[in-house]
Amino acid sequence: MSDLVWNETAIRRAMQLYFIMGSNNCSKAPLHVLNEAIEGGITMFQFREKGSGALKGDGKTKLAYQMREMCRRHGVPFIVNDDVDLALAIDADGVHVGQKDEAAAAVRLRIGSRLLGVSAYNREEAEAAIRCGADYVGVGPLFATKTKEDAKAASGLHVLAELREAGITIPIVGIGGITAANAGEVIRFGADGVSVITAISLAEQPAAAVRELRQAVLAGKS
Ligand SMILES: Cc1ncc(COP(=O)(O)OP(=O)(O)O)c(N)n1
Ligand SMILES: Cc1nc(C(=O)O)sc1CCOP(=O)(O)O
Ligand SMILES: [Mg+2]
Repeated sequence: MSDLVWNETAIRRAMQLYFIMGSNNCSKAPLHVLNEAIEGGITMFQFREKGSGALKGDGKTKLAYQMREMCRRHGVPFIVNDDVDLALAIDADGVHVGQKDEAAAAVRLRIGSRLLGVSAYNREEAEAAIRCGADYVGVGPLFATKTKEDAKAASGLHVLAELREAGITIPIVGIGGITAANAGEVIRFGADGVSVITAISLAEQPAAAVRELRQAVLAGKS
């Protein structure tokens, strides 16, 4: 079991630069890309092996395990997307589920004190996630994205401000079409951090891309 201890401060810190990736999101070797991203300073990682060309079965489990090992060696929290069985089998630090996945309340019961992230498109979904025991919500897509095949229409940043104005204080990470050019605004509108696939996974130099995103996040907080 990982020795990470979760309190709200630690969760907000981990949200700052949350990298999400599966083997089909990168053109170079996935373990190389993750290694570079860690070197650049990501604060959390989500293994999201889905969509066209994604690994299945033993191949998926093996890659997940290798990535979990790499993250653990560097103290980066490791989250599994959708697949609660896999998360438990490889002793992940947490699980992220969306509105069409296993119900968040059931996942909470299964994973105990591991981190639970839930996707929310609006205030109703965020409030329901909180009632189900979410530790953070992923809000998006804020901007247009080509990465998620069934993504909803981009909401724009105002949804973040609406959640905060409604008194929602849970850690929030923005998602969808986020780059170094808009990450600062995501923070200024109320998110604690940004979650990113393409801007890191397809970057020519992932470590440099991470540093640029972190600078933008820090600028958004100042
Ligand atoms: C941090 C974060 N936020 C949102 C999502 C999207 O989850 P979901 O809606 O279940 O879609 P898939 O990623 O499963 O296709 C996420 N994965 N991470
Ligand atoms: C996995 C995912 N979930 C989204 C949501 O809005 O719930 S958008 C998205 C894809 C994010 O990829 P990129 O950084 O390449 O746009
Ligand atoms: Mg999902």
